[in-house]
Amino acid sequence: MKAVLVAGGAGYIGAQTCKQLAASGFLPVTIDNISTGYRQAVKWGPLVEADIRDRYAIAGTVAKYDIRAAMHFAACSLVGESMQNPVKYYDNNVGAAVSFASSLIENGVKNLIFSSTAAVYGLPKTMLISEDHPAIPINPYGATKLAFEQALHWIACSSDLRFTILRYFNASGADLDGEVGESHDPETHLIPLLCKAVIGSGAPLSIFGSDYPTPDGTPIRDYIHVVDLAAAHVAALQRMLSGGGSGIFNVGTGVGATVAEVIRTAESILAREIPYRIGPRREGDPAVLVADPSRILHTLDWSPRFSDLRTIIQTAMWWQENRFY
Ligand SMILES: NC(=O)c1ccc[n+]([C@@H]2O[C@H](COP(=O)([O-])OP(=O)(O)OC[C@H]3O[C@@H](n4cnc5c(N)ncnc54)[C@H](O)[C@@H]3O)[C@@H](O)[C@H]2O)c1
Ligand SMILES: O=c1ccn([C@@H]2O[C@H](COP(=O)(O)OP(=O)(O)O[C@H]3O[C@H](CO)[C@@H](O)[C@H](O)[C@H]3O)[C@@H](O)[C@H]2O)c(=O)[nH]1
Repeated sequence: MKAVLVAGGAGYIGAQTCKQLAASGFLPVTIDNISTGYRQAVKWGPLVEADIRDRYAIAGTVAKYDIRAAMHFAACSLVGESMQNPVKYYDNNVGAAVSFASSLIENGVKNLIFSSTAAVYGLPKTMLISEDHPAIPINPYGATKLAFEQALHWIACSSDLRFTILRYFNASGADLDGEVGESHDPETHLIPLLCKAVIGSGAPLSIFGSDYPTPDGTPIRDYIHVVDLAAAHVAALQRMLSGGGSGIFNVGTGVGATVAEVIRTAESILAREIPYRIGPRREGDPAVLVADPSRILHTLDWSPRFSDLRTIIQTAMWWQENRFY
């Protein structure tokens, strides 16, 4: 069985990807310092509880499991926190990530899949954002993700490391069998906050601004189900293991929904009104972020299957009602 090192495999997207790696015949070996992840989420392979800066842990793990490829989910990813504490973001998302890449190279791992984000684009100039859109981030989170993308480019020029950069749009939803889901603390994402507000385990929902230049005044996002996102990683891995070169891919659907549409869909699923209030805009939120997914659709054996808003909200709601961690 081919083993894959999954940095951040105890987190929301990493754990879901471990599940799909195992279903596709790989052994996911998680390395995670459990700073924002959960030991209970590591169910489909071993957990090496260590920081990605730990060169000894990586060397030992690569040798023990004969690792040929790695995925790098381990990062700090709160936009607001990054504005308050950019040093933390440069330290973990760039410093630790570069150390991780160099450990991989030292130990002969030649394939790396990296979790990047639509936040690298900053304020979009076009309705649909392709990978060639200028990358001018407007917060330290996006800037640090872009910095590591650029580091990967130069590191690959001087080594035999190949990389796939996946720029996710809005990861959302939960495992279809209810085994893993989103349990961030603090939670800042719209859909889990909406679910918590409905269940009564969180504060009432606040819409961050209704005066955007969109049809109903609320921001538009491209919501991609976490199961589809995980499948994109497996497809990218299969392409790399069959000799595919380095590349950058948006992971989104190409279809946007406003915040008000998300709330209306949840209301129709639950057959009741969801109370909310209109608050001020959140600093750093663009009006519209929607992927042009042409490249991934044409290059990888992948297309979104579960990213309709109903499936996203239904699975997220089930998870928030029954979550195991
Ligand atoms: N959630 C989203 O909507 C979204 C969108 C775009 C990109 N991303 C990126 O996807 C990745 C995964 O996001 P997530 O929502 O699953 O986050 P998460 O916080 O749930 O998971 C991150 C995991 O990495 C671990 N980790 C962090 N720093 C580490 C370190 N130095 N050493 C070892 N382990 C470390 C954490 O303990 C956690 O288990 C991140 O890189 C994030 O920036 C997420
Ligand atoms: O309580 C809330 C929370 C969010 N929103 C709005 O809902 C939308 C979605 O917000 P959120 O779920 O926080 O995601 P984003 O801020 O769009 O960011 C996510 O999606 C981006 C890609 O599109 C990634 O770069 C980020 O890492 C990821 O957190 C935005 O318009 C927010 O203004 C609200 O109105 N109220």
